[in-house]
Amino acid sequence: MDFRIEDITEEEIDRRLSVVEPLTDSVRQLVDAVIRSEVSDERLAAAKEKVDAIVADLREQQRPGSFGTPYTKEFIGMPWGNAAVGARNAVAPPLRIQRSPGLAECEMVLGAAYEGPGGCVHGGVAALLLDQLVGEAASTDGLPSFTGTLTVKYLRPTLLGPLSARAEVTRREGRKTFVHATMSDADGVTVEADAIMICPKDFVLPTGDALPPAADRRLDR
Ligand SMILES: CCCCCCCCCCCCCC(=O)SCCNC(=O)CCNC(=O)[C@H](O)C(C)(C)COP(=O)(O)OP(=O)(O)OC[C@H]1O[C@@H](n2cnc3c(N)ncnc32)[C@H](O)[C@@H]1OP(=O)(O)O
Repeated sequence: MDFRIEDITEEEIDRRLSVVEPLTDSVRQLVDAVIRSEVSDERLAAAKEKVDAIVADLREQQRPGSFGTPYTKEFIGMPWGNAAVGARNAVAPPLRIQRSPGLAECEMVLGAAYEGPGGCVHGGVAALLLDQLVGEAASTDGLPSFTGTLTVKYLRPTLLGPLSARAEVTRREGRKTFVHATMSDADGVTVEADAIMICPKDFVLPTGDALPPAADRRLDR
């Protein structure tokens, strides 16, 4: 696991986010535009050339592997490649998760890029987002927790569009944290999930640093 320390200030984090978040958002727009575009084949082929040029430009300086999750010495996490919430990851829907002890909530708008059955959210996408939320809820006031078991129940189709999701810790038993989560549309709950989150035995950061007290840990900003 990559939990490297990158000792930068909050101002520097803000500066970096102010550059990459608009880029990520533009790439999301690109993904949506490619899915829904009805321009001619010639214009699609010309778009490919332009996109390839941008990719070649960005690849001139590239970190190996994935982005990982750097932390500052104040333990602010920067999971910017994360598939569900990464600020640099256009695959991740633009989620803004609100956290309080034992609770994680967010509102989102899922568009064409998240489709499974026609017009509906892909079941795997719903599970991905609920997995992230249960992880964040479990980790807000305890040690870092990983998903041991996630059980997802699809109650009715979730239409693409505005949605909300919520995860709440229901109980803790030693290193295990039980979390209940829901995804809802305007008419109520469409998906519910139950998770058993587990803090791995003797968890230490691969950097060798001890974990700071839970209250000082922030998963991201
Ligand atoms: C600093 C870092 C901050 C990070 C913040 C992250 C938050 C961000 C949000 C990210 C969100 C993204 C979320 C993601 O994507 S997390 C990524 C997906 N999850 C994983 O990759 C986890 C892979 N598995 C493991 O690492 C280990 O197997 C774990 C850590 C799960 C347990 O290995 P460990 O060796 O520690 O376990 P143990 O054998 O001592 O057993 C201990 C207890 O647990 C019970 N048990 C064991 N396994 C399971 C199971 N699968 N289901 C249910 N229960 C299980 C077991 O019966 C026992 O209970 P009891 O007998 O005591 O009653």
